Amino acid sequence: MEKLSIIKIGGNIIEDETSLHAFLKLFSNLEGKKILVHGGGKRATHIANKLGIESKMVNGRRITDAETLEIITMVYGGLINKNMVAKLQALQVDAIGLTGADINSIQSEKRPVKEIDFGFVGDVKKVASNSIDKLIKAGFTPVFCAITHDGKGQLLNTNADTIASTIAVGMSKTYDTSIYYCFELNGVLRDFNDKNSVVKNIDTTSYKELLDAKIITDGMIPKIDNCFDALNNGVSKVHIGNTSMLTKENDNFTTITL
Ligand SMILES: Nc1ncnc2c1ncn2[C@@H]1O[C@H](COP(=O)(O)OP(=O)(O)O)[C@@H](O)[C@H]1O
Ligand SMILES: CC(=O)N[C@@H](CCC(=O)OP(=O)(O)O)C(=O)O
Repeated sequence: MEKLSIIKIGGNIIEDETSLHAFLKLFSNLEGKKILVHGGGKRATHIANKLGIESKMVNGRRITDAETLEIITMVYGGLINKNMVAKLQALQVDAIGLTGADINSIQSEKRPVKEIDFGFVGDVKKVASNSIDKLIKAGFTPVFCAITHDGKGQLLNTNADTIASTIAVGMSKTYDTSIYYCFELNGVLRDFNDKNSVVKNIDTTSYKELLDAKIITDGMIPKIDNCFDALNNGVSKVHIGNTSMLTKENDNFTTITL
């Protein structure tokens, strides 16, 4: 099977102009077929603050009321996505920016209200892998933001890590698919004060141990849960680390295995 790399970048890289440029350069040099998925939660919170709108996160997910949905649509689908596409075009990558509504690529359903009402947050139901593959085969590089739709005209906010893993699962029927979750740290750290204490391999058993020891906390929990979902559903490899893991020189990052 031909290889496909899915790279996700988090909000802290997007916020730092130098890191973002360095990442996009690495991405542009990456050989083979590739898809970029970006977050941007930090920028959305910042712009919401400026507009006097409070941001509420529960279990790492944004409570998305109608006003917040407007902000995230502008910030993820517009500001961040279009700037990223322009920067990639400048690096000779023929990028095309997409939400899940574009070419009906990612359909989701509004998260049912249980103890918490997340508002306009979508859980992914269907990835149109054939349509995404048409873009790739035509020579375009898809750049996805953290927005999906319900097929009935409603946009929904979906975590970018989940977008990356569900696209990867969809594409793994056709490609030997790897996911690279890039963030500001070198990988999953054993000791938060030592930036080089990277846990090189995490499987289901060691994950439980790291959770029990409270070494893995906060946003890292849903991220690793997404990794296991992907590996259980056909994705070949999942890595978490700094953007330099996209180069052959760096082997200090975390690999997740079952
Ligand atoms: N053991 C750990 N090693 C590294 N990061 C961790 C660990 N435990 C918790 N984290 C947190 O997970 C965050 C990364 O997840 P997330 O908030 O989803 O970031 P992003 O969306 O930017 O990738 C880190 O910024 C860090 O605060
Ligand atoms: C539902 C939900 O929580 N969506 C996320 C989407 C953005 C995101 O995932 O951004 P990072 O990768 O930068 O964290 C949010 O609005 O924060």
